Amino acid sequence: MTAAHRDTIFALSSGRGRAGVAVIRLSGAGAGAVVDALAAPRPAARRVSLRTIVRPGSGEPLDRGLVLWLPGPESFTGEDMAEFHVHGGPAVISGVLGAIGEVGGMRPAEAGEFTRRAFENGRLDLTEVEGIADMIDAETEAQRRQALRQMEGALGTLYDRWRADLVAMMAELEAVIDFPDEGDVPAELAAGIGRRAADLADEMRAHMDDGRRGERLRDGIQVVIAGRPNVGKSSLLNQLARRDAAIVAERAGTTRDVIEVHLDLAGYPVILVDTAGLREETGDEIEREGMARTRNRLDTADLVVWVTSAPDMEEGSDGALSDAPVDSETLWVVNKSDLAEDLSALLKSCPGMTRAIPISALTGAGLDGLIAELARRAQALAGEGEHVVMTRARHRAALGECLEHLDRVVSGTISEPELVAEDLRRAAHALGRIVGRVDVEDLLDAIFREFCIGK
Ligand SMILES: Nc1nc2c(ncn2[C@@H]2O[C@H](COP(=O)(O)OP(=O)(O)OP(=O)(O)O)[C@@H](O)[C@H]2O)c(=O)[nH]1
Ligand SMILES: [K+]
Ligand SMILES: [Mg+2]
Repeated sequence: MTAAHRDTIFALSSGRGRAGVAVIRLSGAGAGAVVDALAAPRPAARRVSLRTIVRPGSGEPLDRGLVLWLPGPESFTGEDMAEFHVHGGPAVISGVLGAIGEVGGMRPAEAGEFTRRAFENGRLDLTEVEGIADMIDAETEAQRRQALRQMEGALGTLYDRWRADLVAMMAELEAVIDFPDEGDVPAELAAGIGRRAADLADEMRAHMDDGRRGERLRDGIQVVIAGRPNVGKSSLLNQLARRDAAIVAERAGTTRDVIEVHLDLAGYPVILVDTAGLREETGDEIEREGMARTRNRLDTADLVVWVTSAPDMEEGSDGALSDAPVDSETLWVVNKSDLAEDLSALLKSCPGMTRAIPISALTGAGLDGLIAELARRAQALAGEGEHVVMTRARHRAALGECLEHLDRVVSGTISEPELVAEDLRRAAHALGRIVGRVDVEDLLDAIFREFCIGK
């Protein structure tokens, strides 16, 4: 586990392909020897130095670049580290990687291995590790902000504080358990622990009752476009995506497969989903399958955009179906406003449609307003508040387990302190799993697999 007796690992940490600069990183006890062999003299610690980088055996120059010597334990991994910033061409990179490999005791890093060493050396907790993974994957501003908060330890700090509370309660109880002859558990102590457990449980519930904002922001907000056939759903998707992602045709029942495009809406990641139009009857087997897929997506949607069209409304249908999953949260859109004779009269004539947004996917009319409303909804669904939020299902599951034990402490009778202590211990253990303070070997592979090589 410690740096001393492990391999020294190396990898290209910047992206593949031609680039101005490529960064090659090393970590482990042999990092200093590599710097000596390829880029002598070894630069002062944590100072950027320009060096000619050579092949160790022959002394053949490979490139001229910046070299950093980052001795542990004050490094990212906690081990001795070095970085070579070389020109980002394939031959330079393979030349330098090959030269490093010639030094004894070196091996290419596995995916996520640098970060794993940082975790194993106590430089990061697991939520911070996840924050780094999210930072690398962040595609929008809001995702980046959330990842940064987690990477800097906001979530880990909160869970550590809760865990410390539980441990303190355990310690008080242990004292009673260790000296059972001194009579029953003092009523005062029992009441105190019950009250503190109840307060902690309340705080955890409030934290968990976050509308899945953090997970949504991380995974993307599922916005499903649905409605009757031919109202212009695919046309709308194409307009919002600014490309012809979906086939548009005059024939009703054009879309069968679910089509997804990823959008950045005011910093929020939105997965926009186009679906097959829904109608009561169809003889077409493929269309029926398409409609089944639509209903599946509607079940898991974060937001439903229900599209109807001005001509459909003029015909007397408000666009909804008897079993359509439309509710107060549904965003109503009236498309083909360009075909309406009197749009405002039409909207007024349909009760319940007064808040609908009229657009034309053909002319682009009303789209700005729709985009603004979508962005507003995205923020409501996934926006960051003042509180730090969990970002993964595994956080939620572990907190749920923690609460189960805590609730037993709250409702339980303190006359059996051993049982209460056991519940407190299990509650603390569940929290410990989130931050990686307890044995989490089974979890680690899953978490570090998310990383790329060189991180
Ligand atoms: N005039 C007008 N025509 C539109 C508008 N939006 C779409 N259309 C036309 O309406 C027809 C159907 O459009 P689609 O986008 O394929 O409609 P859809 O809802 O995806 O249809 P299905 O996939 O078959 O359910 C096409 O001929 C489009 O060109 C609009 O705003 N105004
Ligand atoms: K169509
Ligand atoms: Mg379509």
